[in-house]
Amino acid sequence: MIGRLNHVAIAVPDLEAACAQYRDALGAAVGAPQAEPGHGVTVVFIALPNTKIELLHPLGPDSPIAGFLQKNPAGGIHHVCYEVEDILAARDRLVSAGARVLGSGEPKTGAHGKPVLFLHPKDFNGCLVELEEV
Ligand SMILES: CC[C@@H](C(=O)O)C(=O)SCCNC(=O)CCNC(=O)[C@H](O)C(C)(C)COP(=O)(O)OP(=O)(O)OC[C@H]1O[C@@H](n2cnc3c(N)ncnc32)[C@H](O)[C@@H]1OP(=O)(O)O
Ligand SMILES: [Co+2]
Repeated sequence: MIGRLNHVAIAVPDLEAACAQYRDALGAAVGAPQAEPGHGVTVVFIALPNTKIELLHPLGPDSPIAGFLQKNPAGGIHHVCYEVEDILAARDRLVSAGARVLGSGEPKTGAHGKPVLFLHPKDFNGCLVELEEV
């Protein structure tokens, strides 16, 4: 059911410093900061030949990554995002298998303008999983 790895997200305490590191030290193509108030984060995408890195920084008082950064003040890998062709079919299959879909259970529009859903990390080996319909 899952297809390509769309991105690996890293929560960072200092977005500017992380962008500079990926651009200057690692020589990567770093995009512009993109505010996503509906998700409580600012994101920066870094294009790699085979996938993307999504740098995440909290935005607003109810950011879903605030707790993660409190527990991991230096930052850390926050989630992986897999592509699916039909996100509602994927959701229904996962719910039938016992996985917990986070939030309302309905897809939201993600950073690429496509529907996304999140699956509880405790149901996926301690790894928060995002699904994005492509
Ligand atoms: C920009 C849009 C979009 C895109 O298009 O790419 C994005 O990527 S938005 C990214 C940010 N949005 C989200 O993460 C939405 C989904 N996340 C959530 O609903 C919450 O963050 C969460 C996963 C339910 C965690 O909630 P929180 O309140 O921070 O923590 P809890 O204390 O309730 O956590 C319970 C349990 O899970 C562990 N945990 C938390 N976050 C992660 C994580 N990222 N990876 C692995 N494990 C995680 C946490 O440590 C707790 O474990 P215990 O301590 O053992 O109880
Ligand atoms: Co993401």
